[in-house]
Amino acid sequence: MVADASKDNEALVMSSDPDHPANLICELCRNFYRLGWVTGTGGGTSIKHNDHIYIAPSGVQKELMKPADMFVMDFPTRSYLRKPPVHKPSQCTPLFLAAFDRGAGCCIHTHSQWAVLITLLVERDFGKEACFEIQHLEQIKGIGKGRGKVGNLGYFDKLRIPIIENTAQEEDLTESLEKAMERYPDTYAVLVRRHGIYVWGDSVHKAKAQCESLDYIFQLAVEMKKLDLPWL
Ligand SMILES: CSC[C@@H](O)[C@@H](O)C(=O)COP(=O)(O)O
Ligand SMILES: [Zn+2]
Repeated sequence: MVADASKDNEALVMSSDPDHPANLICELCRNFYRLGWVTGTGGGTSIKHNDHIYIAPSGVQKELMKPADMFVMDFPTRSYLRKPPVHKPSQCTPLFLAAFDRGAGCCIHTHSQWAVLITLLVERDFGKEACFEIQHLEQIKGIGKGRGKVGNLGYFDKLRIPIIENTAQEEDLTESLEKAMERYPDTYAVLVRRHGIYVWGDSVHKAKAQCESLDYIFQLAVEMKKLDLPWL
């Protein structure tokens, strides 16, 4: 039976299981807020569980969200099974869907200042995406080799994260995000200049670990730049 999104459909988001996606999104965003990743309503997280996509509301303080605030979308039909009447779904929804279309189970969007600083340190490459590249850091081993590939990058592998230009509206980033995903099929992240980053993974655990590894690498890379140390 198809659920009627105009009804509350509370059962889709209310669970005593801490690993239920509606509970996890709230918990993750509370932790991400403390890292400065989702302050001032910016950033967010979405989870795909089977055919259900769990999406946070737009424009709310992401660290204060409750499971009852979550939208639930049916992935195959892209129709909402649950729409809390007081909110709109996150403006990042089409970008999260781009990651889910490519097999992700979770997508995290942060406004981390380290990510933003990296986009300011890598020059614009007209005609194609610019790309942040770094090598010879142990934490690179925290990033997967790529979609459909087993295991993580090695210490001697080069980490490449494409950078796309920001747009006035979040949803207008979708086309360039998808282009970057096609041009860099092994990437699990895309930086957005002067804005932040989208990071995804096959599971919540992998998306979170990759987001943490990348943020660590970005911070280190900014400090390396200040000390005139090379990234490659
Ligand atoms: C500080 S506003 C930031 C938004 O424009 C956007 O970039 C963002 O990350 C969050 O969008 P939202 O629709 O609240 O989920
Ligand atoms: Zn944003």
